[in-house]
Amino acid sequence: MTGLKFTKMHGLGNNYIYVNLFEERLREEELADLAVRVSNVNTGIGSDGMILIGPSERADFRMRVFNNDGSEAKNCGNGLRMVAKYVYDRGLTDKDQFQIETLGGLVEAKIQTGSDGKVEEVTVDMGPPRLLKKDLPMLGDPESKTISETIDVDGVPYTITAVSMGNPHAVIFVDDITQVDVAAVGPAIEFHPLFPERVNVEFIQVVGRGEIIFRVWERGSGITQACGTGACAAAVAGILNARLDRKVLVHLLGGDLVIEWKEDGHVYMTGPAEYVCDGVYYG
Ligand SMILES: N[C@@H](CCC[C@H](N)C(=O)O)C(=O)O
Repeated sequence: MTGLKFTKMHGLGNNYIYVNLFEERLREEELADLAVRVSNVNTGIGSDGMILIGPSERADFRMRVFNNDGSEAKNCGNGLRMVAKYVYDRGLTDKDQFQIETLGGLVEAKIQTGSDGKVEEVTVDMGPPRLLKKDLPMLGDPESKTISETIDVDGVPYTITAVSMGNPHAVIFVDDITQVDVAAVGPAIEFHPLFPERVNVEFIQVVGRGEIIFRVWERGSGITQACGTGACAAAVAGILNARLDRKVLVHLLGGDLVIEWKEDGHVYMTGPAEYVCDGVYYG
């Protein structure tokens, strides 16, 4: 019986099934369904989705991301750190800094090792945030930005700032994160008619000018422990609304990320990357 070789990895608890396309062959038409099946916690492996690592004609590597509902996303911040660790540890590159192609554009990952040579953290240059409604996409004037715009969600007003990090995010500031019903409000905004391709939803409580508490409802995956692109979008939203300085410590359910929106206009994300297991999936 042949099966599909996989590696399960997580970044702050945001976990995916990684498939190495340098070794494994998958058919395009099976990808969405495979993502749903491997992600199933009862009959599959259990994950927030599936990520493919393969060759690129434009960069050192290419990453494709599927949420656990089978939808394909254009970017994944935690996924990028895991892909970087994977290709470095498995000798697919001898560089400690390399480019990764995503559907949302090219990014650059830099590995930081400890004195034992092991990967300690990965920093990803996520590129500049995209703020125009057409970049999300979001209905309205395509050339305008959404910064503290109030929308109606089932009769309740929510003030959002919309940021694309290759994938779309709606960021909402709250006074007390413990009072937010993420499981109820998240999907109501994910499927709001203003977002024709749906949207990831972030709730943030500002602790200080360099620190936030973060919760996320991910498009296509629901509540997750962490979202790298979401953390970038949250920091950008806080800076745009003059609530945060340019370097932000983000406390996610699964741990912390450091996000910096530098003067070069790019957003840099630094955080850990961890293995869970290697295995073979017979599904
Ligand atoms: N968890 C990811 C984002 C994954 C994709 C997202 N759900 C989408 O549909 O855009 C991250 O760490 O950025």
